[in-house]
Amino acid sequence: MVDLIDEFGVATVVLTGGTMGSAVLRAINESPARDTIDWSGVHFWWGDERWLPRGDAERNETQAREALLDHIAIDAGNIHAFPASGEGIELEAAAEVYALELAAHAAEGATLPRFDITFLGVGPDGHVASLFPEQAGIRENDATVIAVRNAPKPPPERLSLTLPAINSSTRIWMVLAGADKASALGLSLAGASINEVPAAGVEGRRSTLYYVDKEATAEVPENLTATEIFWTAADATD
Ligand SMILES: O=C(O)[C@H](O)[C@@H](O)[C@H](O)[C@H](O)COP(=O)(O)O
Repeated sequence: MVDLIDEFGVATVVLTGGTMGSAVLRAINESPARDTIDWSGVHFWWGDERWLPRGDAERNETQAREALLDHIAIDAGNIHAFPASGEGIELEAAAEVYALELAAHAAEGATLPRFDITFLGVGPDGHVASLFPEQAGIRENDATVIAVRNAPKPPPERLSLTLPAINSSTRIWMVLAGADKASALGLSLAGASINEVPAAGVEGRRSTLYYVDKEATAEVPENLTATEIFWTAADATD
């Protein structure tokens, strides 16, 4: 991140919800490196949000604030949270509001800012952000942000970046741990269909790295564990 700030004057990070998303932020908060970063040069966005009132303990924004954002010197304007429920707009309008905010921070003619690093947790069913298997959102190729209803993971109403928006990221760091993620990781690396395993469609423009624990690798196809690609990803520092 320090290198990105040096190069561009600003680094843009897209956060994920879930236990791994919070764990990553807590680890940064507890690291001595936290105070070496000029946070005024960092902008935070989210890959998805749960449609709940502002400050609700289950909102991804609330959890990220508690884990890191409330503890660093950063301008409120650098934190780009999704709209919240109960603030007078409907879910679909909220998706448009976030799409407009993204476009407002994009280069001229573009709809998205440059995303330097995007974090993604992965669900046991292979979902990423709020793009769930067999739901229309995973096939959305035009919009950058969608309203999600009937999500199988609570709450049912959510907002999410679309797959093309996620894949516009320079680097994508997938973070997953535990035996309940083994099938999703295995199927994703084995090239399952995006419709069945949304994580299989994730591909950063420069790199896509999986940060995993041993339990989560139980179903990675053998031919892949033997390749440099898989283990290099786990060891890489980029
Ligand atoms: O809002 C959310 O719930 C998410 O952003 C979701 O995509 C999450 O990242 C995965 O479900 C993994 O969550 P865990 O790390 O808790 O398993």
